[in-house]
Amino acid sequence: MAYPSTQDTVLEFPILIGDIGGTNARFAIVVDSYAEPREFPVVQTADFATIDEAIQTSILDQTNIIPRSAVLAVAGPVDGDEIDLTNCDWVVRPKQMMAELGFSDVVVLNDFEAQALAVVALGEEHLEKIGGGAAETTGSRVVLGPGTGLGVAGLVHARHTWIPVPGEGGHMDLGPRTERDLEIFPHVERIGGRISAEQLLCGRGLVNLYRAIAKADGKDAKFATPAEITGAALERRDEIAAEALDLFVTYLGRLAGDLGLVFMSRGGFSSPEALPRRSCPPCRTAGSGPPSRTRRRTARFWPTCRCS
Ligand SMILES: Nc1ncnc2c1ncn2[C@@H]1O[C@H](COP(=O)(O)OP(=O)(O)OP(=O)(O)O)[C@@H](O)[C@H]1O
Repeated sequence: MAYPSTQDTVLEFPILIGDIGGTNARFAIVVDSYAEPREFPVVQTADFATIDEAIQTSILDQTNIIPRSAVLAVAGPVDGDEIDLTNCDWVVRPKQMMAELGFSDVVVLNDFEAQALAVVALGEEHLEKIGGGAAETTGSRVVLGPGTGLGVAGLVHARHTWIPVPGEGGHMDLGPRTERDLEIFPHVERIGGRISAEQLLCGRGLVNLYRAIAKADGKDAKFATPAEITGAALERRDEIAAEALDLFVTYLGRLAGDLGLVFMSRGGFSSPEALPRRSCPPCRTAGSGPPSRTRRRTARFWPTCRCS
C-alpha cells in the first residue's frame, strides 16, 4: 500500500486519529506526542454519505488546528486502496483523502488490530484479575468487543515486539451448551444456516437473543432496540430482557475463553514494570517491528519502540 508515503517517514503532527465503526465514528486530534488528544463529538456514520464528508464537516470545519496526518482504525479488513467498512457504506480511500483533505500521510489499520496494540498500554487501574495464576509478561493476549459487529484480534509477542493479529473471529460458530440454550437456539435467526458469534454478541445480536428467548417461552417481544433491552434488564423491569443480557455476557465469556485457548492468552494482568504504560507516539523506531506488510500499517505504534 502506498500510505504512509514512505515507510520510515515520521508522521507529521497534528495527527487526526479516528475509530471508525459501523454505527459511530470517534475522532480526536493529537497536536504533539505529549498532548492529550482533543476529542470531537461522536459522529453517526449514517449521517454522512462518505467518511471524507464526515471528517470535513465534523472535524476540519470545527477547529483551526490543521491535521497533517491521519491514523484511522476501521471496522473491516484492511486491504488495497479502497477499504470497505463491514457494517456501513463508507469506503476509506487514503489516496483520495490525502489529495482532498490535505493530509501528507494516512495510515489505516483494522480497529481491533488497534485495540490489540492498545491493551499493552493499559495501566493497572484498568485491569481486573478474574482467574488464578500469574501473568506471563510476554504472554499472548486477545481482545474482543461487541459493537455494531463483534471485533476480535490477538496480540502475540515475538522477536522482541508485539504483533497484532487481526481476524474475523466474530464469525466463529457459537453453539448451545446448556438445556436452556437448547430451548433458545432453535429460535435464533441464522445467516447462511449458521449462528455465528456475531449473530448474538453485538447490538443487533442482543435483539436477536431477546427475540429468541421470547419465542422459546411463547411471549411477546416488546423491545426493539439494544438500549431498551439493556435498560429494562439492568433495572430488572423485564424478565426476558434480563435473561437476554445474562446470556449475552455468558456467551461473551465463553467466546473469550475459547479465544484465550486459541491464542494461549497468558498475558493477563501485568505488573506496571513489566511493560510500557503508554503506547508509542509516532516515531522512527521500525527496526524491531513485525513482518513488513503489517509493519507498513502500524509500525509507528509499537508499544515496544524505544523512542521516548
Ligand atoms: N445501551 C445500549 N445497550 C446495548 N447496546 C447498545 C446500547 N447503545 C447502543 N447500543 C448498540 O451498540 C452498537 C454500537 O456500538 P459501538 O458504538 O461500540 O459501535 P461501533 O464502534 O459503531 O461498531 P463496530 O466497531 O462494531 O463497527 C449498536 O449496535 C447499538 O445499537
